[in-house]
Amino acid sequence: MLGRRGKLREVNQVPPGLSVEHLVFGYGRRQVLDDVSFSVGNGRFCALLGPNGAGKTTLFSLLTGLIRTRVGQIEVCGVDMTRSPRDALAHMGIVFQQTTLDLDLSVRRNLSYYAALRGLHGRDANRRIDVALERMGLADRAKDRARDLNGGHRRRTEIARALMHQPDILLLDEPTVGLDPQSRAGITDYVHDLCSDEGLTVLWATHLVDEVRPDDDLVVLHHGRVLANGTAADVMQGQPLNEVFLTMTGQPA
Ligand SMILES: Nc1ncnc2c1ncn2[C@@H]1O[C@H](COP(=O)(O)OP(=O)(O)OP(=O)(O)O)[C@@H](O)[C@H]1O
Repeated sequence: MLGRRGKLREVNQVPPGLSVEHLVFGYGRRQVLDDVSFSVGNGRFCALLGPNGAGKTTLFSLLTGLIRTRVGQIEVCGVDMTRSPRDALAHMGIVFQQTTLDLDLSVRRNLSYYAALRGLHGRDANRRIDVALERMGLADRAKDRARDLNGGHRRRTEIARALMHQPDILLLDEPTVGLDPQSRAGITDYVHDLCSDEGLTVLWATHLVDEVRPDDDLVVLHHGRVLANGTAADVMQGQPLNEVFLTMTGQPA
């Protein structure tokens, strides 16, 4: 009994992949995030859904330490982002909205430079690159220049790169922007599979409701405020998500 209780306590104490509490941020006097709070449980896919200008990218910039605020708290796997940004970032893989590949380098070279930045070298780095490329179905494109890949494959390369240091949580800021429907569906499916099959925690920013599944967690952000937070099914209450979103925000998705 004792052991059992001890184990239960231990399980309950595991911090969530991401916890955001009472975050406030403005550019000058213009407030862009207003008391934003939510958390993403370990191994969960959380969609951060908001129309243009909702504050998604600003929130990502705070989560990834590109900008700071004095109001509110961010914890990544229990590590405080303000006090220990390096440790917090070590838990994170990040795919930014704008592509950050060097288009003149090969796919493999893009990954190996990133590996070096993460302190990975030699055989270990090569093994991780092979695994990451295989996982993303890019093994046969390793020698191609990033410039010669289509948009979907460039995104796959960025996701492969973001996963190389085996993060606990993957953050993606509108990763399907500019992709055709097939590539969009492929990447959305793939990242959902990473959650269900490998227990990765995901925060996926989007303004497209068809990327959200009923079992996902959902945070609806509008004008910097959280309008809804729960499983997508709970938020939808049996209605189509595009109608719910339109009612909440006054904007089609
Ligand atoms: N550097 C900046 N200086 C001033 N205002 C900014 C800056 N960056 C963003 N904003 C404003 O902050 C608000 C939120 O922008 P943000 O880019 O975070 O939203 P978003 O949800 O990511 O939008 P999108 O889907 O269009 O990328 C917008 O009104 C935007 O104009």
